[in-house]
Amino acid sequence: MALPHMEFRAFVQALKDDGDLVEINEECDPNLEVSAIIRKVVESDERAPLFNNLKGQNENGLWRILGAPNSLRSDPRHRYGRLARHLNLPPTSSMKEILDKMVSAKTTPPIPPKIVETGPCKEFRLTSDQFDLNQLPSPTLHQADGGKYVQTYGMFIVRSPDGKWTNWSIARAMVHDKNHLVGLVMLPQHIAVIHRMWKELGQDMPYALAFGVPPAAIMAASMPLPDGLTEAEYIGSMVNSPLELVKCETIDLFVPSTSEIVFEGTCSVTETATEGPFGEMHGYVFKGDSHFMPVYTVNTITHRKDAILPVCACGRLTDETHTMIGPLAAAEIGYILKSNGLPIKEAFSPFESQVTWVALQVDTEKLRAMKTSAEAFCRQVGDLIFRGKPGATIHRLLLVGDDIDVYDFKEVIWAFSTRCRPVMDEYSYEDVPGFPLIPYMSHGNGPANKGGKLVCDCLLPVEYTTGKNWEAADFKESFPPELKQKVLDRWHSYGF
Ligand SMILES: Cc1cc2c3c(c1C)C(C)(C)C[C@H]1C[C@@H](C)[C@]4(C(=O)NC(=O)N=C4N2C[C@H](O)[C@H](O)[C@H](O)COP(=O)(O)O)N31
Ligand SMILES: [K+]
Repeated sequence: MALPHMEFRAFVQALKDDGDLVEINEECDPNLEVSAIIRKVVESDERAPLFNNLKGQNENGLWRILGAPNSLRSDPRHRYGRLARHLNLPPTSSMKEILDKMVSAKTTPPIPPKIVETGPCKEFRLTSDQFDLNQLPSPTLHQADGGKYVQTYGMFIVRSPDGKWTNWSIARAMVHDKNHLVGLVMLPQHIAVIHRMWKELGQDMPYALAFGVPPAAIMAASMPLPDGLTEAEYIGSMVNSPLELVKCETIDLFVPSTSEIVFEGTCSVTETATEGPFGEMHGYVFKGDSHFMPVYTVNTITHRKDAILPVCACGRLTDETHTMIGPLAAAEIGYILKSNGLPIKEAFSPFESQVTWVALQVDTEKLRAMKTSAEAFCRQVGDLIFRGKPGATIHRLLLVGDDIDVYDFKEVIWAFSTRCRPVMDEYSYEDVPGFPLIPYMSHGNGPANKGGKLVCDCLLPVEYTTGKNWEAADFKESFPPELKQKVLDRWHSYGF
């Protein structure tokens, strides 16, 4: 068996070996029961549920469901263990180590994928008369959802008409009828950019939707990597070995050969259908909140025996939309700022902000050497991020000093609450694209797709000029080292 980051089934085995899997063999109903269990799991950082026995499974075991594929573990020493297993990192890895791994391939040459003749994803093949997406165990994830969101953790594979750019990404999609999906295709996402290219040609866009892909691939699929970059090559470089891809049956696209399930077909550039409402990443489902979105025809399904469908039952904290979308955007944002010479050390998206914020740790010594003003610096950061795609889902950028650990929300919110004077230290952006999925955008007082963004300066004026002129009134900073050591050494003999 391959390594966990290179084959989904090996990944599931790794979770089992880590004691991070609960196999449920009693029959469960994909209509709400499965997602109710997943919701309870992700709201308590419980072990990932593998549903082996689902109503609607066909004679070849199509499909089982793995819930919470990339959510959190309750043991703080392994908090990000599931993410680490996606990247073949030790389960004790920190979020910094995980995100550093995700940007590591920025500076290494791409490794193109290797095309293989066949693979496990080809074990069974169903043509459109041989399956009904409403009969298969497509899950209903929230009772107010507009349909069965079968696609929450699969990977869309689409390619520009000139064949130069193959994009891998996650975008939601629900069952429309026995052989069709309807899914969210929204700019500035690359799937929408490429969909437009086909629309201009007047041709439906060929797509593949691969479920249960190599975990390293799904991480890159969820990351706002640069326009024109082919994720397959990026991941090859990141894992330092070519991904193995196999040709689709009916279209000229390639999918990871060990994928659990592959849907193949075309996404219409003319036909739309109502999509949504959907219990989304910010924790809400608004009744009647549906829009017209493109229809995907599913011509063919190929799959492994007893194939596993990974499912993200998203909503309130903490699921894959929080552990992946925000942090991976933060990694890209940090990289962009650093590569533009700005003195940024770390970037993270706090879960407690429902991943609508990115906190940026500033190297204030380098900042002082810039002899810049707060306004100029904040505008520089805001212009680079809010006018670009990687910042699309982020509505607040918080600039914090060297003493603040951006991976620790207690630190971030202390700096934000005490060093950022409301209004005066905040720089607004109303003329940039907004993220409509945030409730205050789509169901708020202003335009859903424009503005509502801030750069919040959580650096005190002295940090721009002469440097930190305070001590934190805490154990760490307000006592001499030898006294602290004495207290620590005698802690138990005091009686604690
Ligand atoms: C990890 C994850 C990422 C998601 C989504 C989900 C999960 C689990 C689910 C399906 C559960 C919920 C929705 C939430 C919704 C945002 C959306 C989506 O429906 N449409 C969209 O445009 N982007 C989504 N992303 C983010 C997207 O994958 C990243 O932005 C990535 O960079 C895109 O790749 P390109 O940069 O190459 O364009 N979905
Ligand atoms: K991507």
